[in-house]
Order: sequence, then structure tokens, then C-alpha cells
Amino acid sequence: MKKAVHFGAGNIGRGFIGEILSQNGFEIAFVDVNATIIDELNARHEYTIELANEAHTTIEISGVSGINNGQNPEAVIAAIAEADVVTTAIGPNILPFIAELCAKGIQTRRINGVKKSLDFIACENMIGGSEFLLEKVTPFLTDEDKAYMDEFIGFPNAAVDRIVPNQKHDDALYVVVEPFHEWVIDESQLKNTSFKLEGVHYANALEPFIERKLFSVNSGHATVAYNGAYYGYKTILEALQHEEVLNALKAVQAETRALLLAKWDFKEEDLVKYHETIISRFGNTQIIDEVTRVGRTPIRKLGYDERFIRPIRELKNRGLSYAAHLDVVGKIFAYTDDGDSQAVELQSMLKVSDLEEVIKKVTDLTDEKLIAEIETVVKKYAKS
Ligand SMILES: NC(=O)C1=CN([C@@H]2O[C@H](COP(=O)(O)OP(=O)(O)OC[C@H]3O[C@@H](n4cnc5c(N)ncnc54)[C@H](O)[C@@H]3O)[C@@H](O)[C@H]2O)C=CC1
Ligand SMILES: O=P(O)(O)OC[C@H]1O[C@](O)(CO)[C@@H](O)[C@@H]1O
Repeated sequence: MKKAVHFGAGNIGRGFIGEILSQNGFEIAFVDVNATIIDELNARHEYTIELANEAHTTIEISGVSGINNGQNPEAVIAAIAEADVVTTAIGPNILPFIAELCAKGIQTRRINGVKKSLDFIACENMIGGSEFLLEKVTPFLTDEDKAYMDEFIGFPNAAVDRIVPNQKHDDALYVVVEPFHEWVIDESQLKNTSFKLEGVHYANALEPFIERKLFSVNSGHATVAYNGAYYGYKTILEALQHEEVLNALKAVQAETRALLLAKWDFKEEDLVKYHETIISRFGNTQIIDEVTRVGRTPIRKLGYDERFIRPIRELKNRGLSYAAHLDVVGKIFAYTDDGDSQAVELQSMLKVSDLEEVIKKVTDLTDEKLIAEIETVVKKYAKS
């Protein structure tokens, strides 16, 4: 049986990556710091996924186990040494914390003389996620390890799309997911070409796919979340009923289409359909998705290459309108959530520092005109 190591037994890990790997006949070792999840995985070796459709279809996943990397890092290294694939869904900010373990796994393969190629596939909402992991892993490798890595280890970028909200069930492993799913892997960066995962689309150039996904699903969802929070809604579904929130989403989508059409070989009518489908996915009445989940980590979401600042920069460079994206940026700066450390940090930065400095710090922008435009929109939505 082929073996997979997957970092992050959370929503998307169990709710999507686990499903695909299991359906492809993989035995999966989930790596996580959540002791409850890991203990349950080891006690039962199976869990259930429910599709958020009228029929509430269930899918049984088996052949799973758990490793707590906080308590048993050696077991993670041993598992990587034997794995056929390594995947992650832990959040971009956490990738640096697993880098050393990944490096030790690679080193162990070299020392053990493993000649089987292995890919590390980061399934995070970010552009270039696997390459970012590679950048963090490399400093932990010797020259010999690096030569081994060049030959046998790949870090293909990927895009994953399935809405998996936060879960509240008596069964800690049970996970409800939307029926839609899409996983695209950059085939040109693969090292292990001995198998292809069924249910995964392999593309030679990932960039158009990841940009279409990130700037449509993630920019769009975040638009609903930050507008929803601004108008006082708790869930995505409630927020979408508000006409101005829906209009804000449609306006962001229209700007996204203009950018994608200017950059890539998409057809406008296909993008329109893709965006309509996304609106209906956000409006799935079987899913209760909290505004705080979709709006989480606002400082990350204001990043230079993230879902708002990057399209704004690229639209501006092309002389295209970015007013709708800019408006959401204003609402991100007004976003509060006491349970989110980045939301709290952003609000305290705004209290003690000069606004222009805060904008520069969180966005990494240097374009003075754009910074001034952001200042204006932040002031427009500031609550006090
Ligand atoms: N939930 C969703 O709908 C989707 C999420 N994603 C991406 O997947 C990633 C994970 O998101 P979710 O599954 O929603 O989050 P989540 O919070 O449900 O899962 C993350 C898991 O990582 C674990 N974790 C945290 N620190 C760790 C560490 N140092 N070592 C090992 N495990 C650690 C957590 O305990 C948790 O179980 C994010 O990058 C997100 O952008 C991508 C597509 C869809
Ligand atoms: O904040 P993150 O990590 O991008 O996760 C939230 C996102 O995850 C998703 O559920 C799936 O990509 C999006 O709908 C949402 O924007």
C-alpha cells in the first residue's frame, strides 16, 4: 500500500486531502499538534465525511492514523522516510515550523539510500506554497542532502478548492464539506511521476489556476466576510442576503475577471459561469460558515502577494479599475475579532502607530500613491 504523510488533520486535511488520498489507496499518517484528533485517529483508524447536500451523503475514510509532532517528532521523520507523498494543510504561517522535520525526513531518506522520488505538496491558500516550504526546508540541509534533494525530492505547487467550515460535532473526526472540490498540482515540478492521483488535475502551468482560484474564491469569500463583519453579520449566509454585500462581491469578481482576462487565456463567459458558481457555493444553505473563519488572520490577508493587494497592484499596473478591491481593504482595517490574534494586533497597531506606517508594514507596499488611496479608504471605514 502506498503511504502518505499529511501535516494538518484539520478541516481541509480531513475533509478533502484525506478523501482524495484514501480513494487513491493511500494509507495516511496525519501529523498534527491537536492531541484529541490524533488520539481519535489512532483509536479508530477511520472517520466520516458528510457532503453538505440535500441527501447529506456520507463517505467513509479508512486506513488513517495520527502522529503528534509536538510529542513524537522522530515518528514523523520515520514516516517521511518511507512516504510516497507528503502533503500539508496547516496554514501558510505554520509551514516554517514543520520545515526542520521535513528536512530531517529528507536527510533520513538519503542516509537510508532511498532511491524512490518524493514530492512535498503544500495545499494552502497561497501562491507558491510548496516553493515557500522548500525555501524554509533548505537551510536545515547539508550540501549532500541538497544534492540528494535535487535528484529525488520535489516541491510542486498546488491549488486546493473546497469550502470546509469549522466543525462542531460530538465526533471529533466528523467533517462536513461542500460537494464541490478541485485540486490542481503543477505537473512540471513533480519528481515522483510513478503515479497520478485520481480526482486531481495535473497542469503544466499552475499560475493561471491558482490566480483564478485565489482571486475568485478567496478574494470573493473574504469580501463577503469583511463586508459582513462591517454590517454586523455573524455568518457568510446572513451576510450574502444583504444587497450591498452581494454587490460588493460582484464588483470584486468583475475586477478579477478583467485582470484574469488581461493576464491569461481564459474566456470571459467561462469566468462569468465560474463566478456564478462561486456565489452559489457561498450561498449553500447546508453550510454554516462563520465570518470569523473566512476573515481570520487579516494581517496575512493584507500581504503583498495576497488576495487583495496583489490584484490591486496588478490591476493598477494595467490601468484597470481596482475600486472594489480597495473598498474591501478599507473594511479589513476596520475588522475586529477578539478571538483572532492578528485582528487584535492590527487594531493595536492602528491605535499606537501612524496609519501610513501601519499600511506600509502590513502590505509591504512602496507605491506612495496607492498607500495614500488606502489611507483614504481606511479612514472612511474607521469606527472611531
Ligand atoms: N478550510 C477550507 O475550506 C480550506 C482551507 N485551505 C487552506 O488549508 C490550510 C488549513 O486550513 P483549515 O484546514 O481550514 O484549518 P484548520 O485550522 O482546520 O486546520 C489546520 C490544522 O493544522 C494543525 N496545526 C497547527 N499547527 C501545527 C503544527 N505546528 N504542526 C502540525 N499541525 C499543526 C491544527 O491543529 C489544525 O488541526 C490553510 O492554509 C487554508 O488556507 C485551503 C482550501 C480550503
Ligand atoms: O483564511 P484562509 O486560510 O485563506 O481560509 C479561508 C478560505 O478557505 C476557503 O474555505 C477555501 O479556500 C475559502 O472559502 C476561504 O476564503
